[in-house]
Amino acid sequence: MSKILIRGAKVLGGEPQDVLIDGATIAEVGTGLSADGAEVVEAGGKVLLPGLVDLHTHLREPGREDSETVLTGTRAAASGGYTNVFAMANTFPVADTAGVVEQVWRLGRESGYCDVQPIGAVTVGLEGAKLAELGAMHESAAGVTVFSDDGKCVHDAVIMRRALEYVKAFDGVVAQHAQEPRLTEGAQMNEGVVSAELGLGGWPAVAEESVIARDVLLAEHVGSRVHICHLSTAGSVEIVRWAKSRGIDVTAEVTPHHLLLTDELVRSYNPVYKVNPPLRTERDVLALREALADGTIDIVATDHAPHPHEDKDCEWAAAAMGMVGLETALSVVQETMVETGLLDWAGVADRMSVKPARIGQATGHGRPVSAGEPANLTLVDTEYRGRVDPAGFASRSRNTPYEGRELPGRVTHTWLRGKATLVDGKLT
Ligand SMILES: NC(=O)N[C@@H](CC(=O)O)C(=O)O
Repeated sequence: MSKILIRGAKVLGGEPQDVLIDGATIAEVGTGLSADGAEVVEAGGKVLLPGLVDLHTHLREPGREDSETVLTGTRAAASGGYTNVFAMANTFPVADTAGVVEQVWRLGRESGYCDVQPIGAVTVGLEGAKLAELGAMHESAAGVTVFSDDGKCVHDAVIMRRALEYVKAFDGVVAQHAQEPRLTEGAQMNEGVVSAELGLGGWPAVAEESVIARDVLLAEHVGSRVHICHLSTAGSVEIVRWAKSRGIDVTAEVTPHHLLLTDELVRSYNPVYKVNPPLRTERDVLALREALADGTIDIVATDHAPHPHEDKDCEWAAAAMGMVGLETALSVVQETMVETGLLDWAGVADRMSVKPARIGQATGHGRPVSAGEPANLTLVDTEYRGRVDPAGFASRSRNTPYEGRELPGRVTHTWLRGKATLVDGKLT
């Protein structure tokens, strides 16, 4: 078994320490550890975090391998410092049966870059009408614990109630894409001043907030656990804050792009900014940052949504919604949360590794950086500043809103159970 000594790393942003990996496990953490028989990685004051966990990734396989595959998506994940990703169910065919989730799970195991935990659809074909085989997906080799119709909202209150009741049996969770469909028919962007000026169909905040309000009450009523995907409005934050104060078992995520970008960017008509939920206002962005800092929002999830250029390089109305995010997430969080003083690196580890692993029950991930734990780790050069160049992405798609933008921080190394998947910024 190989040994690796990571020398002088700021573990969770603290004082420099050495971390000795032996095989798949962290053997020792301390100062002045012996390098005997070990390959040495000089961390030189870089920050060492537990491997990141993404509760919301679109890997597109099966069916849309032109935009991403499990292999290219997990390579992108490793580049971004992730050791575990949850793959959304809106594939072709939809991941609504044990067969499809097992296929995705197997492809993840074969990739070797990052653990892949498939998310099962809540309803057959994401059509919202009939519950999918939740139990069979849970009992399959994939062991599904998170269910979501993401891309679509489970809008029928009775179906949502049944799903919440069903997953209780195995402590599963329903991850809701909160979007009232009637209120967002024909919507192209956030409803507000900019949409009025541009004459684009508006997507009101209430379309998200009304579903969240309903679902936290449903979760309370049935005594189940609900997770809210990609919160995007200040009002959504208020509802989740109220629900938590009432003791309702709700968790929530925010994407990096909703922490940084606003609907002012839509004035460019560049479809790279078209995303679901839409970019909102400065006020919303600031409320989301505060909520992530104070714990109202539990986690950062990328909503990595790769699309081929022909689906994005077209007029605004025809373009697909979504942005890639795995390879820039940590940098955006550094810029919006760390450099603003809202979170320290221990807080980042909590929001991007510990809590998402807990919500999704990702065994062996989101663990402390200490002896005896699985060596799922990522090393970050937080001093780095550079411009985002999508040509260097491992993802098959390039639809990033950050092209040419200067962002801080760069993941240099990632280890999955002691095996290096990224070394000096290069995939192994
Ligand atoms: N987040 C996005 O903008 N797109 C997602 C699905 C969706 O939520 O529409 C996708 O799968 O492309």
